[in-house]
Parts: sequence; C-alpha cells; structure tokens
Amino acid sequence: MVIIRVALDVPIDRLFDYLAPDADTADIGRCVRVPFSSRQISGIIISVCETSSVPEGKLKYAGQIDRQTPPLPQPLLGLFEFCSRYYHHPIGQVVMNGLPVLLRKFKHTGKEQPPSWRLTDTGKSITLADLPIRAKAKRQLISLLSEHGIITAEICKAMSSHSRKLLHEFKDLGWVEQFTALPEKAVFSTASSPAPTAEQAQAISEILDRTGTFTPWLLNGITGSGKTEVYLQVTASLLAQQKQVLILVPEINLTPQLEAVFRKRFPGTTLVSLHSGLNNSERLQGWLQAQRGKAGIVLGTRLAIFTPMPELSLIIVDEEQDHSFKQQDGLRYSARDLAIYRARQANIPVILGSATPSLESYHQARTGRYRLLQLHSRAISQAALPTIRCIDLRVIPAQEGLSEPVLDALRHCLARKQQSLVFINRRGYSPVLLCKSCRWIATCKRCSSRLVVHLRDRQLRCHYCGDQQPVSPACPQCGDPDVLPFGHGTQRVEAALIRHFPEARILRVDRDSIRHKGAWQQMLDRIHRGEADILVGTQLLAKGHDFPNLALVCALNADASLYSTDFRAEEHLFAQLIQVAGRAGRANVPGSVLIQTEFPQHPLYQALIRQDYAAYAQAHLKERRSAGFPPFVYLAVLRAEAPVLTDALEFLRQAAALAAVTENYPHIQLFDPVPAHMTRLKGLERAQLLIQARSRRHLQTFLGDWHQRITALPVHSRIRWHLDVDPLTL
Ligand SMILES: Nc1ncnc2c1ncn2[C@@H]1O[C@H](COP(=O)(O)OP(=O)(O)OP(=O)(O)O)[C@@H](O)[C@H]1O
Ligand SMILES: [Zn+2]
Repeated sequence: MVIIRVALDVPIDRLFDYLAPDADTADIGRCVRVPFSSRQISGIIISVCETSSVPEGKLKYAGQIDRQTPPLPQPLLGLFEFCSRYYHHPIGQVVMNGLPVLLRKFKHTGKEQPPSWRLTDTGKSITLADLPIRAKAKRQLISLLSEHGIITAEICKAMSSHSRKLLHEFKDLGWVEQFTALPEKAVFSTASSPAPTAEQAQAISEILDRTGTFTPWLLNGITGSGKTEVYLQVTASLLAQQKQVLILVPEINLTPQLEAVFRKRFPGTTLVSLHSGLNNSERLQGWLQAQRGKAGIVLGTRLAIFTPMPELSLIIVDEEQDHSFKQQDGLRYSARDLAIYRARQANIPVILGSATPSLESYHQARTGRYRLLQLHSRAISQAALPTIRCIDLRVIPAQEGLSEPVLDALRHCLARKQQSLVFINRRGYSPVLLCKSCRWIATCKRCSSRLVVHLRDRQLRCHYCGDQQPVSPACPQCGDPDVLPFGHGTQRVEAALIRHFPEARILRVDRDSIRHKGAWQQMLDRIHRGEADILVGTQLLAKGHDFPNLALVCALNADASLYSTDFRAEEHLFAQLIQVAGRAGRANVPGSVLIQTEFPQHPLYQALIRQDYAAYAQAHLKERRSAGFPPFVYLAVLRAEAPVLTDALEFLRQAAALAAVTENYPHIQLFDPVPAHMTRLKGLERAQLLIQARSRRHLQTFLGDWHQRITALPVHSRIRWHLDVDPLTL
C-alpha cells in the first residue's frame, strides 16, 4: 500500500495521508490534488510511506499528481519544516505561503526540463568490488556514472525502466543526486566594474576564500562605502563557476535600482526579480527559472528566501537591520534569520550588509559567531561623510515645520544647483485635526489612532485601517468652525516649500505620491536626471539610494520617536537618521545634514553627530544587557484579539495558566497579559502576553509544548490569536 503524506493549506499543524498507488519517492515535493472535507484542494507531497495511523478503510485516494513541474527540492522542504517548527505555524500553511499561486493551483505553464543524474561524494567512493557479481544492471550503471560523470535526461529516457528504477534506488542510498544543468557560461561586462578600494578588495577576498563553507558575514560599511560593489564582485566570481546567488532586499521599492545595477554588470546572466509587485504568471516563471538553475541571480523581497535554487552558493541580505524582513501577519517569519538557516543548510556563505546593523547581528559579530567585515570610508575618493548639525528648536523656532537655518541651507543649495532632501517621516498634510475650543481630536472609529488630514482631497484618513471620511467643516463635539490641522506631514511641508521657493522644482515622494504603477520609477528617473531641486520625502527616500548631486539633508520631526515605549524605537531612529544622512555628499559634492530637534543633547543625536555606529551600538548593547532585552534574552509574544478587550485578556490568562511555568520551565518567564500598545485595530481589541527566555533552546522547547496546549483549548470563535517568535514590536 503506497501512502503519500501531504502538506495542505489548512490551519492544522500536521500532514494528511492519502492512498496513491502510482506514487513513489520521486514524487516527494510534487503538487497533488486531494479530497479534503468535500472539496478538492492542492497540497505538496512531503513523504511516501507504507503505513498510516489512519485506519485503512478511512484513507481516501489522492487525485492527480503534477509531474509536469519539477518537484520541490529536499533542501527547500527542509527549510519549510524548520520554519514551521521554529515559528510554530502549521506546516501546510508554511509550504503553501512559500509557493507561487499558480503552482498551488496546478496552473503552471512551464514544461519540465528533466534533471540529469550525477554521483554524490558517497557515490564516488563506491567501486565495482562493493557490488555483487550477480547485480549486473547495478554494476553497469555505476560504471556508466563513473565513466561519464553524469547521466543526462536524454540518456536516462533511453534506458530501460529497470535502470531508471535503479537510479531512484541509488538516490535513496545517497549515491546519486539529480541536478538541473545551468545554461552556457555566464557573460559579464568586466569593463564597467571599478577597481575595488583596498577595504573592498580585502572584504571580497576574505569572502571568496570561504565559499563552499557556511560562513555568516556581517558587512558593516558606512553609507556610500560601496557595499554593493562587494556584492557585485563576489557574485561575479560565483557566476563564473556556474553558481547561483540569492539577494534579499527589504522593500519592493529598492528592487528596481539594485536590479538595474546587477543587470548592467551581468548582461549575459538570467536575473530573476521576485517581489510582491509581480503578477502570478511572472512570479511562477521566475520561480521555475530559479528552480531549474537557469537564473544565475535571484533578487527579491523576503518571500524570495523560499525560492528553490539547486546551485545556490551565496545569500546576500542588504540592509539587514530593516524590519520589513520580518513578516507581520500570518506566518511571522524573519527572512534574514531564515537566510542564516538556509546558508547553514546549504553550507555556503551569507552576507548581511548594513551601515547600521541590527544590534542582534552586531552582537553576533562581536562575539565571534558572525565574521565582521568593515568598510570605514566612502568608496569614491573625493566623497566624505557629511557633517551633521542639530538645530535647537527651543531656541530657533520653526514655522510651518521649517526653521530659518534649514531655509537658509536650502536657499544655498538652490543657488549652487545642488539637490536637497527634506526628510519627514509622516505622509499626509498633518497628523492631527484639532478643535481649538474644546480640544476635540479626530480619531478613527475602528482603531486607537488619530485620523490624518489629507488636505488635497479634503479627507481624514486612518493610516492603519484605511478608513476615510470628509474633513468636517465644524467640530462635531462643540460646533466651533475653528477646527485646524495640527503638526506636519509631507504635503504640508511641500506646500510651505512651494511658498518659500516658488522657482524651485519640488518633488514629494511618499506612499501617496507613488501609488500608481510606474510613478516610483518615473520619480527616481527625474531625480537622477537632475529634474528636481528639493525632494520632500519619507523613509522611502532614506535608504539605499545613490543620488550623486544631493548635498543637503534636513530631518524635520525626528523627535517623534525619541521617547517611545518600544525598546527598539531608538535603534530604529538611529539607523534611519544615519541612512538618510548618508544620502548626502556621496560623490563629488560635500554633504551636510541638519536635524531639527528639541533635544539636541540627547545621546542619540550626540552619537549621530559623530556618526560613530560602533560606539552607539556598544553603548546600547550595554543598556540592553542590563535591562534584559534582546539579544541577551529571547522573546515571543502571544497576541489575542476580540471585539471586547476582556475576552482577549481572559483568553491570554487561560493560556498563561496552561504554562505551569515554575515547575517545568524554570528558564522561562511569563509576563501578565496586557492590552496591546495600539489596543484597537480595525474594530478589534488587542491584548498580548510576553514570554522571555535566557536561551533560544529553552524558549523553543517551551513554546513547542505550550503552543500545542493552547491549540487544544476550546476557544470562542470571536477570539483570534497567534504566536509571534522573535517579535520586532511589543
Ligand atoms: N571601488 C570603487 N571605485 C569607485 N567608485 C565606487 C567604488 N565602489 C563603489 N563606488 C561608487 O560609490 C557609490 C556608493 O556605493 P554604494 O551605493 O554601493 O554604497 P553603499 O555602501 O551601498 O551605501 P549605502 O549603505 O548608503 O546604500 C556608488 O556611486 C558606487 O558606484
Ligand atoms: Zn483605523
């Protein structure tokens, strides 16, 4: 009896058994249609076996197995399994989350290029003497393999079915493996690559010295130090060996630029770009090219970590500190952390690159678990780090968000025909609508948030749930017509700048202005062509960009996140300001940065002025250690939401009671359930329970056991809950 064990996209953490008389081990990793509670759904075959815990009479027959598409390779299945175990998320949902939609739906278009066979290292050590004289077919096959190195798909097809079966038998023994041949030798345009600086050369050679071994590198290079060039030259060397490279970037907005740089450098290499902006068929095509080894480079956002790449030899995670690498709903995985796992699994190097690494990664590098590579100076010899100065708003007031020194500096830049960037991390016109008489503030009905004024379309909008309503002409509470926008967003600053500099070409870049397709690329092109003098932008413009003529950066409302309750807020702000400051003076024009603040003496700004990431990180790590925060402890959060807050809290109390912490898990600390920082979201009340452990192992052992018990709790359908391992926000 042949039974297949299938991962299905259902919220139950186990595999499902089906009868499949025609299946064999070659079907592992293939998609299959199966009956599931009166419907047919798709799943992935995880294993093939002969027995099941389900009584024989109750087993159903599987439907069609998709043998057109190559099966998911074993390492990818291993990654899914790890991900399911580590994040305590149902295996079927993890697998299905990682696959292109069309593959899940059986609607693939690509024809399979059958893989070839070759001996593994174990296989190479097998000699004819190891095989009985009678086993003629086996002996022939081994001779054939050792003589030719490989058996191509065509030869395999021409062989007898018995020989083909033997190949699969050899595979089970670990003697042979299947692989998909890479296309002809990759071509690069070496002409366009600059001679690396001494620091770059050092980094490149150290990385290349350790290809083929699991080595996590932290490439900590200041802004403009040419980290990209390091990625490019290491990639060039690996492509020349017919290998594949995976590059992860935090945001879809960063993919086109990096993609352009890589395409230009490697015109003869197939580069697949995978990000959330693709349609289903584009995603599937890219995925299949990667899986068949045709794509030398895969570049994408976090989901790309699940791309099958048979010849994967390097993973690069650019801007590794970025929070977008962590998915914030459903399967809450960190693509950066999975990259480390995957690199270990494939025994290859992984480069985490950043000017301001996360404290977690920096700590790993300082304690020797990651290897640290540093680039201390800017790559272009004339370029230096910008000078940073604080403007004390207590002494020098701002009007419409802009202080006189900022206006002066902008004027100066305009006169010299240089670009400037006004950074304000808040879109809309103003973040608050306030009644002067009764202090009423417009708030969202569904969230604990204030409504943002979007003056152009005269709307109040919730940036959390998207709800909107017209700006009311009078205060709904007291009737006073004097309701006013309070505080500044990008639109308001743009309007003020237009008044101050009517002759300047001002370009606002935020999520509202890049909404329609193609707008983002058009804006970037305009900036690069020098068709904008003053850029007003949010964090969209803060990182990764290389605008050579940008001389001035002014940060307006940075203080907003200085005294946040979130223990990561400061780290995040420091990184963001270093990033945005780093946009200035990247080429031949010297850069300067002005920061408007009411707290110029704050240690964060003092460290920023010195642009000394290392000193800042070390001081902060000390604080984290004494306060008992990551990376010195390991966290998980159990979150619950319900229409009524007490229900959510009650559920968490029940869950806490299941933990029996003190007896079985002395290394685990459970905190009291509390309302979430943003208690109401999209009409639901949210609460959370923090779990802390001294080691990852302790945390995982506990969570595995606890999660099972919570799953077994009878929970009212009004309550939704999830576990977030290594949460970024509390
Ligand atoms: N060896 C080199 N010689 C000359 N120019 C170089 C060299 N390496 C990089 N550059 C140039 O230096 C500039 C900055 O490089 P890049 O954008 O890679 O910096 P980065 O380290 O990624 O910075 P950030 O962290 O700010 O994104 C680019 O214009 C790049 O072309
Ligand atoms: Zn809302």
